[in-house]
Amino acid sequence: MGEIDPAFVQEPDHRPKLRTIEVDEIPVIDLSVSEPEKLASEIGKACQKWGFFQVINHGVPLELRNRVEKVAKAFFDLPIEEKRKAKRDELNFTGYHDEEHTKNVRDWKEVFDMLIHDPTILPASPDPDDEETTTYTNKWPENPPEFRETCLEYCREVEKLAFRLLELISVSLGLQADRLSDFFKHQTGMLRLNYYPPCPSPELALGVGRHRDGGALTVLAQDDVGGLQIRRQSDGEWIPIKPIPNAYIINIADNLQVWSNDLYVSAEHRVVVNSQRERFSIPFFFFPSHYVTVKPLEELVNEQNPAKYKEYNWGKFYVNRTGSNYKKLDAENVQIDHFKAPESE
Ligand SMILES: O=C(O)CCC(=O)C(=O)O
Ligand SMILES: [Fe+2]
Repeated sequence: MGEIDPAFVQEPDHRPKLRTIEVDEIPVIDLSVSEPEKLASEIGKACQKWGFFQVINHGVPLELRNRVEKVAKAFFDLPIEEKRKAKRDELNFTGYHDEEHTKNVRDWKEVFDMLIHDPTILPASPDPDDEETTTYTNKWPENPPEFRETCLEYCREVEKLAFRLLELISVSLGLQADRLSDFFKHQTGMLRLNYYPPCPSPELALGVGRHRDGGALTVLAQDDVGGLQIRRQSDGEWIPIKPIPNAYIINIADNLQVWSNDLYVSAEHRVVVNSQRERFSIPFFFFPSHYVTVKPLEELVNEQNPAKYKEYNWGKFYVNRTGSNYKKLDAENVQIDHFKAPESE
């Protein structure tokens, strides 16, 4: 120890085992397959067993992905004082940030966050009785000059993929393809650029500590370095997700776990860093409109299978989370477990 700031040091139980073998276990699904039922069935199985899968032939142009990766690298290569000109602040959570905490331990990473829809409306506070909203707009860096246009073009393309996946997931649950689409009329999602610099003590710190994603689903581009690990449901082992060139990693997030009444899992995951190579990843977080009430879908609950969650408001959940990710707090931040129905605990 002693090489890195203690704020980054994980408790012994959560430190990564470094030499894990790469196993190619989560399903890889080819989206160019034309029968929607076959696709939906493969996706459904993956969502139940893993909560994660990779997609290939997904329709997002490779040339655009390469361009967005290039502007991300150019931005993070800038001197720190340049990057901090676009820093997030108390009033606006978009922009550059290098002090994120997951479960109160600092993450070994820098990020740049942007809203997929500009402006985005969110509740002004997590207080359930406060009906005020706040309108957020994106903060942009001056350099590289093509940053803004490239990121926005990329958001539009990945958004199409996210809506298509949402439809396939609905079908996989035995519902109409558009059953979940209305929840996203004023979606509140975010595109994040992650930069994980080499870390002198990768056995002590994590790029992102263990967590579940809070929204509906995540569409993640990772580079060829590797480091993302998911917790296997069957035995709790941390499984590395193998980088596949030009694939996207899709993960079910908390809202879908609740909508599906625990049929689909929002799996815990984390990012391991290394001492040699920097790593980049780009998650697209697909979130519903702020006013959406999240609860198990009526079609999926009955007497034998009662609702396992009480309803909650997405916007309040989100602003509560966002406020807690950026500083060290005394308490755990909000989790869907807090909305478990008493009889299912
Ligand atoms: O960098 C990655 O591979 C995943 C990052 C992640 O889980 C997140 O930003 O929520
Ligand atoms: Fe995540």
